[in-house]
Amino acid sequence: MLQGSNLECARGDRVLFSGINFSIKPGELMQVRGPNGSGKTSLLRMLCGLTVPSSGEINWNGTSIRSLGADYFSMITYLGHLSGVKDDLTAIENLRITSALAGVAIDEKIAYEALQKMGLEERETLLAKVLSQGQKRRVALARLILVNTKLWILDEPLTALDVSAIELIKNIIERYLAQGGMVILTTHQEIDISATVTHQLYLS
Ligand SMILES: Nc1ncnc2c1ncn2[C@@H]1O[C@H](COP(=O)(O)OP(=O)(O)OP(=O)(O)O)[C@@H](O)[C@H]1O
Repeated sequence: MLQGSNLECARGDRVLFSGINFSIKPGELMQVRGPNGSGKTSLLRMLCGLTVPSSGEINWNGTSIRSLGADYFSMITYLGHLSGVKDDLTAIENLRITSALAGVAIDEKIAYEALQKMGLEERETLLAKVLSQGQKRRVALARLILVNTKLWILDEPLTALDVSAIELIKNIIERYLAQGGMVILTTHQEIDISATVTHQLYLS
């Protein structure tokens, strides 16, 4: 279980949000909503342990994520709102490298299959710089098919995706939740994902 208690985020002398409380358990989804600049990305980075809250605590099964350190990182998958795909690597190379960095070494065949599942047939060996924005996003999202982590933290995963890719990612997330995964995501788009429990966290 991931639990946030009384979280506050300050940027300079501005408090972006305060008094945020939530808990999320296996099989549950939390959607973080709010207007541009309300602090959604800042909150997600906090939940990944990339930034420290100006007050409050984040606990994983009762233990502070700061004290868990690398053990916590190995349990989560974070996809930032920029795709993180490197232009000078092919789709296959991007996927193999990001998977290896996440602790899952995959061979070319597995990477091909994951890219094909994401609708990238015949794009696999192209340099990412010639892919469209939506295709780059699909390469980044293909990682979700391969990782074996307990919590996904996804910042605007639907950006640049067309209707068929949104349906694909919805199915991938629903399958993961049904297997006991936990998902925290931000999106400006309406998406109807079924989960045992869906929490809505609104930042204003
Ligand atoms: N490192 C930083 N230093 C100072 N201000 C920052 C920093 N990072 C973010 N901010 C500010 O914090 C505010 C919240 O940014 P954040 O990216 O968390 O918002 P968001 O809700 O994700 O927005 P969007 O919907 O546009 O993606 C913005 O005003 C932003 O300029």
